[in-house]
Amino acid sequence: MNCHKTLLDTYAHIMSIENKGNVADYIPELGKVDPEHFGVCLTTNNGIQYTAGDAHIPFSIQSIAKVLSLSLALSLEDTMIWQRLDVEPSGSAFNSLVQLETENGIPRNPLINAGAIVVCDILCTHLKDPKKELIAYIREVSNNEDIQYSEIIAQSEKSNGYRNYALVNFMKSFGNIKNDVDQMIDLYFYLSSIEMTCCQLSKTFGFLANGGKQLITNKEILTRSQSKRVNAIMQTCGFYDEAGEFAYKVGLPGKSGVGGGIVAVLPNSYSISVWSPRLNKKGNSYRGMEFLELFTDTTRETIF
Ligand SMILES: NC(=O)CC[C@H](N)C(=O)O
Repeated sequence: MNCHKTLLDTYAHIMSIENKGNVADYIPELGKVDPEHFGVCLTTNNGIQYTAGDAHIPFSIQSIAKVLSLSLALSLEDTMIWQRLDVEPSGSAFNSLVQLETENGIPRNPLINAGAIVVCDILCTHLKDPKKELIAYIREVSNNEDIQYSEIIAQSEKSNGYRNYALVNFMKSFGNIKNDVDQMIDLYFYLSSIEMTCCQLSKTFGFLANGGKQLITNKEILTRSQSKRVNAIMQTCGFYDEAGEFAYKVGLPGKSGVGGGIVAVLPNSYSISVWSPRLNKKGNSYRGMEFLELFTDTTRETIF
């Protein structure tokens, strides 16, 4: 199978069909992005990259960054983090409050907003300068000193982040937030505002296709066992109430963000990212899902 040709053919086909859905505008700055951007990059485990379209334009990776904050928390506390978080799919929207009440402020998993906020709280307990140390970690995982936050997007989300403030205060009432609410929610907004291109994103996630080791350098980002677990969480929880649909259609562990990005990995083979800002009703990239479904159907390589 010629991987680059399949990628280009799939891209051309998805380009030729109607682009459905809407750009996320509950974060006003995100609503300003051109909805027709469409980029793809596949990075093989030996570091070769195949691209199509807008693969070199930076975009807001939003919830995709939750996988990186989770990785850092696992490196710091390993399985201790599971005292404050679960690993079950939520079956509800990424910003839902409903389960928290009956489940005593313990989020279902680290990839919904409530769970990622608890992860940020864990990081605030360990890090002296959380924002600085978190971006330093992400640059280290990416092997790229150019990775940036967007101050404008972080501020835009902060001034409209009523639900996330509700989530953090609700969990604080159950004793599952240890740090100052304002300080730690700030870290969450900064985490969400990280920007990467498709090429940077797929290269960054290469460690999850490579048993926890960074591509090329072989530096250990996570142990093999931790990497297996993060992939399992992406598989079951990476797309919120559409995690089943993504597993059914695409058959790879992955993670989406409301900026329109999706990253997915085929363990021992490659990591792929797609960016297209129009989102379906569940908050996942419409073209991203369509692209990956057709791509894995054509290559016939999935984990199933
Ligand atoms: N699904 C997402 O990408 C959501 C992230 C966004 N920063 C929020 O908290 O609402």
